[in-house]
Amino acid sequence: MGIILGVTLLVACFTVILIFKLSISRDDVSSIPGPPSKSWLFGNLLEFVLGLPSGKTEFGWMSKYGMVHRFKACFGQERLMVSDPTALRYILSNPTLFVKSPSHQLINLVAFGEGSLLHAKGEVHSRIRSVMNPMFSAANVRALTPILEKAAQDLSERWESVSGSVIDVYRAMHNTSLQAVGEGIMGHDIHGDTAFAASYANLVNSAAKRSNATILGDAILSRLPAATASILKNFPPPELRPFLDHRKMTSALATRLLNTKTEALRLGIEPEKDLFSVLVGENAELSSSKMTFEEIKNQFGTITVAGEDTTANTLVWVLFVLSQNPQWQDQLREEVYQAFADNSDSFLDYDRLPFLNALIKETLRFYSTVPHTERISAEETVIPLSEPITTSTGKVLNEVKLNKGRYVTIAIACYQRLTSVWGADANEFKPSRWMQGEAAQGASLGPYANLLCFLGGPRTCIGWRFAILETQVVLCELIRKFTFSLPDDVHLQPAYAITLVPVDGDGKSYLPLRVDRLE
Ligand code: HEM
Repeated sequence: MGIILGVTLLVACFTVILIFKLSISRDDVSSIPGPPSKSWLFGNLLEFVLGLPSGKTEFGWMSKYGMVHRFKACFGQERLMVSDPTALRYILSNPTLFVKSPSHQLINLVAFGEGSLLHAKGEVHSRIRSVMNPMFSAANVRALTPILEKAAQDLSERWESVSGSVIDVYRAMHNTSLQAVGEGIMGHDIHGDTAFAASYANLVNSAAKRSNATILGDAILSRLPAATASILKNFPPPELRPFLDHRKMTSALATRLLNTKTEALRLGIEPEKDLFSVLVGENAELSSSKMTFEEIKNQFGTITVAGEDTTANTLVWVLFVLSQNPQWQDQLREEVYQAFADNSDSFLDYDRLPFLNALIKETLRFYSTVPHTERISAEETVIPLSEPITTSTGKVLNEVKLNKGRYVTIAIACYQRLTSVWGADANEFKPSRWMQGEAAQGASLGPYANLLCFLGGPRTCIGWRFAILETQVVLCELIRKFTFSLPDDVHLQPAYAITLVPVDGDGKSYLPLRVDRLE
C-alpha cells in the first residue's frame, strides 16, 4: 500500500513538473527560423556584435530569414531579431511589457544612478518624462540656436589655422558636441573643464569597447540575481569602474549647478536659456508630479552621455559621406549661402533647407547611430506581425507567442533598410529620396521622418530635436567655410561601439579628413 502511494505521488509530481515545463516552453521562439549557431558559448553574437562592416551580418540575416527571426546569444540563449513595423510598434508602445535587460539596467544604474531617464521604469519613468518633455520642446530647443552657432563657430575658428592639413574630424566632432551639450543643456562649459572631459572620455572609451570578453561579461551580468544591483551600484566589477567614477564626478558638478540655478530662481533672476535652468523653473511650479533634487541631478550624466556621443557620430557620418562627394558639398554650400543671404529673422530656420535636411535624414537612415537596442518580455505576450512567418515545422504564424523573459533585439538599422518601407533602393545612400517629401511608406514609427533611429513610443529619445538642430547648425557653419576630402590611403568601415563609428584597419575610431578653408 505504501509503495503504491509512493509511486502515485512520484508520478503526480513528475506530471506536474512536465506540465509546468511544457507550459513555459510552449512559445514560438524556438520554431522560428534563423542562422545556425556558431558555438554554445557565444551563439551568433561574435558575428553580430564584432563583425565588420557592422550591419552586414544582420542585413544578411534579414534578407535570408525575414523581418522576425531567431538567433542565439551566449550559453545557447535564444533571441528574436525584430524589424517588422507592426511588431516594433507593439513592442515600443508597451514599455512595461518589454523592459530593458538586467545588464543594461545595471550599467545605467552604475553610470547615472536611480531616477535617471535611462534607468527609471514604470510610473517613475512616466512621471519624470512628463516633467522633462516640455524642457525639450521645439521652442526651448530653438532658443538654443545662438549657443549652438557659437560652438560651431569656435570649431571653425580652431580650423582656420590648420587649413590644408589632415584633421581627425572624429575627435573634433566629439569636442564640439560636448561643448554643445554642456552649454546648451547644462549651462556650463564641460568641454573646457579638463577633469570632467577626461572622466567623460574614459567612460565613453570603456562603454565603446567590444570584445569576446565584454560580450561574455554582459551575459554574466544579465544572469546575476536582481538583488546584487544595489551592491554593484557602488562596488562594480572593474570594467564598470569608469562608469562609477564618472557618476561621482557628474554628481558633484550637477549639485553645484543645480544649487546655483535654484538660488537664481529664488532671487527672481532672469533664468539662463540652458535646458536645465528651464527644467528647474518649470519643476518649481509643479505639485504632485515634481522631480526631486536627486532625480534632476541624475539627469545631468544621462543627458551628457545620451546626447554627446550619438550626435557627434551623426555629424561624423555626414562629413564622411560629404568628403567623398564634392558635388554634394557644392550643392549644400549653395543652399546654405542662399539661405543666409535671404534670412531676415534673428535665427535662420534650418528646417527650411531641403538638401541639408535630406542629407541628415539619409545619414540617420543609412548609418543608424544606434543600430539596435534590446528588451525582455516581462510577461507572457503575443506580438502581432505585418507578414506571416513559416516555422521550421511548416506552421504559419500570424503572431508570435513569447514567454516571460524572452530577449528581443529591436533591429533599428534593419528597419531602416526595409524595401517594403523605403523602396527597392533602400540599400543605396540617396539623399534625393527625401527631396520630394517623406521617403517612407506606411504608418510612422519614430518621432522624426518615420525613422527609427530615435526609437518610438514612451521611451523615444527625448533629445531628438536638440540632436537635429546641433547637426544642422554645425554642418551649415562648416560647409560655408571649408571643403572636405578623404585621403586616398584611408580605408574606414562602420563598427558597432554602442553607437556606430568609423574604424581604420587597427580598429581605431577615426575620421581623418583633409580640411581646406574656402577663399
Ligand atoms: C542623433 C542623435 C541621437 C540618437 C540617434 C539617439 C538615439 C536614441 C535611442 C535609440 C534611444 C532609445 C534607447 C533605448 O531605450 O534603448 C534614446 C534614448 C534617449 N536619448 Fe537619444 N539619441 C540622440 C541624441 C540625444 C540627445 C541630443 C539627447 C539629450 C540631449 C538624448 C537623450 C536621450 C535620453 C535621455 C534617452 C532616454 C529616454 C527614455 O528612456 O525616456 N539623445 N536616444
